[in-house]
Amino acid sequence: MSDPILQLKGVKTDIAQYHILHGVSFDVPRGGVTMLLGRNGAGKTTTLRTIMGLWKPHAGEILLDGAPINGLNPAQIARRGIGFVPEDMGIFSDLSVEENIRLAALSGQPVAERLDWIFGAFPALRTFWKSPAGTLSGGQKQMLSVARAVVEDRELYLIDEPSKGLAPAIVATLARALKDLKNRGATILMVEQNFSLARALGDHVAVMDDGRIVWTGAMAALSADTALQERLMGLKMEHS
Ligand SMILES: Nc1ncnc2c1ncn2[C@@H]1O[C@H](COP(=O)(O)OP(=O)(O)OP(=O)(O)O)[C@@H](O)[C@H]1O
Repeated sequence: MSDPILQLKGVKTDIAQYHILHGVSFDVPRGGVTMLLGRNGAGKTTTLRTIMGLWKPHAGEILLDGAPINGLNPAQIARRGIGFVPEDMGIFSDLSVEENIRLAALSGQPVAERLDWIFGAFPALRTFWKSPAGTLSGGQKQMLSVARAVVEDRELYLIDEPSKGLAPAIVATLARALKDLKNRGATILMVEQNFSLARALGDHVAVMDDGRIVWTGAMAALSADTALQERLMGLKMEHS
């Protein structure tokens, strides 16, 4: 694969006394969406948190644009150009939507064009601009979490299960926004258990099992091969 934006080489992460990642190696191609798939507990969230510097790997290397980022702290990694939408959304409930977004902008003031794009994708955030984030619905909180990551133009976004627990209409809104982000040239590495969403957005796939990568390839290849899906994940992709 030529010119990957991100490379993981033999990454091993322990959480307390537990060995969670046993040597994770894969490349994220520049441009498009790479889906990180696998059974519950396979290590997908731990992989995203390790890339972001929230867990420190005890072995291996993580390269962004060919330069090592393992060992940097999360703020330094964000400044290198990685945005993160965590599984728990990471928003400040007591602060307003506006304050949440301002805090996520490096200069404290979002670029007007970027804010217009966010309001176009998620009109509810304009409506509730002055409201405490804690009063938003679950779907609106997820929109705010995505908006916080995309308020800065970053070359890579890590997005952890954005559709979790959300109604289909909200998932469709998120899917449109993420597709638009991709069309603007961003690279996305995303964990997603909703296979119709994974298939609709994904270009490339890395499948994890028990703290290792067990398959990488094109989404089109995985999508066309139900036997492979069952072998890798014990699941059938939904056919919509
Ligand atoms: N803070 C923690 N303390 C102890 N064990 C943890 C912690 N976080 C994760 N683990 C364990 O690490 C393993 C991998 O978890 P991880 O959340 O990375 O998996 P996942 O593939 O994202 O799964 P899921 O889809 O269920 O979130 C699991 O066995 C989990 O129990």
